[in-house]
Amino acid sequence: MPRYITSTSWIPSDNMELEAAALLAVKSTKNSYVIAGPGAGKTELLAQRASYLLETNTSPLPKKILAISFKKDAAKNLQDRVLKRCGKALATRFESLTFDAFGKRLFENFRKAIPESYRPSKEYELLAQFGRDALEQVFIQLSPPKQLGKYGLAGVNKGQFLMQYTASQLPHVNPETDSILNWAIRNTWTYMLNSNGKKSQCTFPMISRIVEYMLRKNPLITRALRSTYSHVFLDEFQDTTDIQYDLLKTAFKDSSVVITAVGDDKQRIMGWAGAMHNAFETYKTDFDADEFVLLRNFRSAPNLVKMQQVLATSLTDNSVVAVPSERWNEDEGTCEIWNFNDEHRESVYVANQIRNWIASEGINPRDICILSKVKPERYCGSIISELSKFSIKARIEANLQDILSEPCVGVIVDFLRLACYKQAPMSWGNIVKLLFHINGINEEARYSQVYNLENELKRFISGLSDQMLDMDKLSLAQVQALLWSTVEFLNEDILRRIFPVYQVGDYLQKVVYAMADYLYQYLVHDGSWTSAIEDFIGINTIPIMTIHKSKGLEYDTVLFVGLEDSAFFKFQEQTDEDTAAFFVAFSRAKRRVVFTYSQNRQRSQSRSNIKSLYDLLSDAGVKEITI
Ligand SMILES: Nc1ncnc2c1ncn2[C@@H]1O[C@H](COP(=O)(O)OP(=O)(O)OP(=O)(O)O)[C@@H](O)[C@H]1O
Repeated sequence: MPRYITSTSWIPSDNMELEAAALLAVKSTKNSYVIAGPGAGKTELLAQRASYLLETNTSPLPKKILAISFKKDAAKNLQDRVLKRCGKALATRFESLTFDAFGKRLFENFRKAIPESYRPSKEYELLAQFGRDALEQVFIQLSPPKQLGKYGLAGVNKGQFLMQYTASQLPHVNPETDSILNWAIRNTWTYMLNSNGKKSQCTFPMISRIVEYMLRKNPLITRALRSTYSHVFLDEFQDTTDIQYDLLKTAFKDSSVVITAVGDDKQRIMGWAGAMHNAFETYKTDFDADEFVLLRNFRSAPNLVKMQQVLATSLTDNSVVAVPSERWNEDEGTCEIWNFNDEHRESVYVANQIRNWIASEGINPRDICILSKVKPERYCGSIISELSKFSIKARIEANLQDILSEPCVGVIVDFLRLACYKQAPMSWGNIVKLLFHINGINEEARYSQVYNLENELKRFISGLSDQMLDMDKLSLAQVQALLWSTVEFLNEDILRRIFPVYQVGDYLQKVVYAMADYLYQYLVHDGSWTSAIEDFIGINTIPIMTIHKSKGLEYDTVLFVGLEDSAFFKFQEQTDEDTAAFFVAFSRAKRRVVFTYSQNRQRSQSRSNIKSLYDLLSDAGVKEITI
């Protein structure tokens, strides 16, 4: 049984200093929202608030805290921070999930409570996307009544359809005067969910809509949900979509669950995915929430903070002046624009500079991030080849980011490390702790219990190691079986209970097999397990990604490739959103930012459309260097 402390004796963990407003937000008893610029410690504030609520039992046992993020790595990052701050016993009452995972869990757990017309089949197919091609296939199967127009479904504007498909709350009603668009929406839903004995097909927005409807129809389930959680945290709240917000409202509005939202309107870059325009204002009114504003920037060096200020002022009328952390010298932080004649020169120069940084500054490749607005393979491919000439690894993170954030993947990697290396004390510690947790063994456990458990683990690791040595028989199926054996060793059912994302369905197996796919590719390429594991994790590898994937992350150096019109091809239509994306890219850096411009990249490039971005950099005092 953990020992709790009083609210007044609680201090922030890890010697973090919280500014006055942050401390008030951490201890707030009301719904609230925290608005702050990049690097202000918004995510950290949530981790500290979780520690506070758990360590003081303000979130009273057995209630839990639910944290909702947008990206899997952000959810994992928060879970890890809370685990580090307040230990496993308390952290088990902290559930950090993505919005999608939260909706999916309710969808699967309460499938039978979903009103029949929207109830999916038990096994269903989760579609990552539902676009024009898929829609075309559905439309082929539908026959609208003649009176809705002579063109039938050919008369439906597909772009409009896809915008409207999940726009309204369920159920769909049959209006007195129907339109072909409304008919198509209703019947596409029906087709996707109950297509004559086939598996239902759902997207995440559909799932959120269905879950919201299910909660509205079942007050008992809503009550159960509300009594499970004492507090709900919402990270990156500026990115909340209308669909997610509706679900949030039905689930928690006017209840005793206390909500804390954190975010930054200047980093609103998900408008294209349906992010609300005024999420904070709407939430403030609906949830009667208090506002807290933070002023610090703990991440970036003073010169970069000043430059960010210039960008921030262009994004909002009421940007506050951020104060850099005292750990920096006043003159630290650099930003430059590098102009090149062509892509080849760019990649050679960039690779050389990176090599110099690594050699002369001792900077870890993992702390350098290469960003592009779109298509990293297109913008960064030749940089990857040039870097490889210096044996510097760089890779496009893409889906790897998600898979590496899966909790089971970390556990399996620990097993593999134990089987590969003679010494892997961290991995040993992690697995032993997990086994203790699974077997309900605590510090006072009998010596024999611990001894037996550790021996069992040693035997398993030794068997695993033998199988891994047999590289001649290497096949994907073998890698899959090997990884799955670790799940079985731990006990699949218990693992599902410990990690709520795997509670229902076959998601655990899908993740393990996806991991096997990656590892197998690395094994074939590298010829050894140790290198394959390192490459899979990305040790000593420079991460390359789009701005959208970089949200919430931070690096010593950020190198943005291709500050050019063609990378920002929708700039005229979505100037605010693209400027916000530019701001996000800039603000990921702790110490150094570089933008590159290449006069020729496959074809001749220009920068007149995004002149306002160059003007901002110039106003911020950023130098251009022609190379
Ligand atoms: N109170 C604090 N004292 C010292 N360092 C802090 C504090 N809060 C946060 N940090 C550090 O500052 C950095 C940024 O924190 P965090 O990621 O929480 O910021 P954020 O506001 O969520 O950023 P962004 O919106 O740009 O993603 C991290 O390295 C974090 O460890």
